[in-house]
Amino acid sequence: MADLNLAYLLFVLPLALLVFLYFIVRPRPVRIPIKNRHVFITGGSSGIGLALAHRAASEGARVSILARSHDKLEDAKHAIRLATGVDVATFAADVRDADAVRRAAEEAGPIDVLVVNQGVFVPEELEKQGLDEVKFMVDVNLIGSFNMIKAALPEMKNREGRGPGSIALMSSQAGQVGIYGYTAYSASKFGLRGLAESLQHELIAEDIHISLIFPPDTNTPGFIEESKKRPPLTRIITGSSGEMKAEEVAKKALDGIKCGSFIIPCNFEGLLLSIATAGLSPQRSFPMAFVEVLTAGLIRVAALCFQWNWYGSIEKYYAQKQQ
Ligand SMILES: NC(=O)C1=CN([C@@H]2O[C@H](COP(=O)(O)OP(=O)(O)OC[C@H]3O[C@@H](n4cnc5c(N)ncnc54)[C@H](OP(=O)(O)O)[C@@H]3O)[C@@H](O)[C@H]2O)C=CC1
Ligand SMILES: CCCCCCCCCCCCCCCC(=O)[C@@H](N)CO
Repeated sequence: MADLNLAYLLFVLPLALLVFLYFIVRPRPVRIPIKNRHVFITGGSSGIGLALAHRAASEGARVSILARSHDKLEDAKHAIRLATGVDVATFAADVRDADAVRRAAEEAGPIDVLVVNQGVFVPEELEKQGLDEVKFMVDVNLIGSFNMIKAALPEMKNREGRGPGSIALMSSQAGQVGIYGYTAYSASKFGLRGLAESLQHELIAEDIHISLIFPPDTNTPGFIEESKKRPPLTRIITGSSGEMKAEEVAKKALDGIKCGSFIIPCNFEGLLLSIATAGLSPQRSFPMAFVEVLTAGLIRVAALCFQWNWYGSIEKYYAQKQQ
């Protein structure tokens, strides 16, 4: 009798859960091809965006990149041509300028895979940070993403017979958990999640699939600049997640986009974070949904331990400052 109960608990119930999840996960799994398709990347002239452009070009996509600086775009174009033999199209525009972005999208032609990756980050305590800098981050990271998506959508919806489309947004692990020194940055990145979850409801009928990418600290020109200004506590807390190379993040991101994953973590800590913050987000993969359900309680305990550790660091830092 006890054996039967144990077998039930260990095998029958989990199997029933797995089968149940297989039938109910929505949206259904999808494959997004890259080869011979138009991949448009904002912030494609540097760091993660540039690494993504390289990778997409080497996988046979037609690639367009958009950023503000003409010179950086030209440098990126030459570097990609040298490495892959592929010529990418470049568009100089500021994502905060809705008209300029619309003109660029029109000129580029219908997009199959849009990667909204541009981003700026200036870490500082809110009390010290000027409102101009707060607005700068929200405008570029969040409003700029709205501008780009609105510009690309009309033609993306006209993709008749061209296969499933994708819109991928570059968030950050600081878009999954708030971190000391990132009030404005985290707010702009958390905002992308609301945008993405709602937009997936609105575009699923158009066969357009949304992805949200959550990188940890990544070695890029932008990150090197940021590191010079980071408050010590920002450095300590972000150190909870390992640093990555732009090429590694680009590989994770593109693989995730091709699988149509809604949430794309980039490292092991990122995987834990995405389970901890799964909430009401869509999940296409039933094995992943299974892991989320089974580990939810334990992961919450781990999350509370991280907060315990972070608040310990903050307490210690301020105690030392007082002396
Ligand atoms: N590096 C990191 O540690 C992490 C980065 N991220 C996110 O990844 C994304 C890329 O970061 P990263 O590669 O480090 O950044 P970089 O600073 O190296 O590159 C940023 C890119 O965005 C472009 N860009 C910046 N502002 C604008 C604008 N207003 N309009 C159009 N293009 C713009 C830049 O070109 P130009 O200046 O010429 O406009 C550049 O091509 C960002 O969204 C960032 O928040 C997420 C987690 C960690
Ligand atoms: C169960 C719980 C698991 C917990 C793991 C927690 C790890 C959190 C670390 C957060 C790191 C944030 C990096 C932000 C990078 C970024 O966006 C800036 N470099 C600006 O670009």
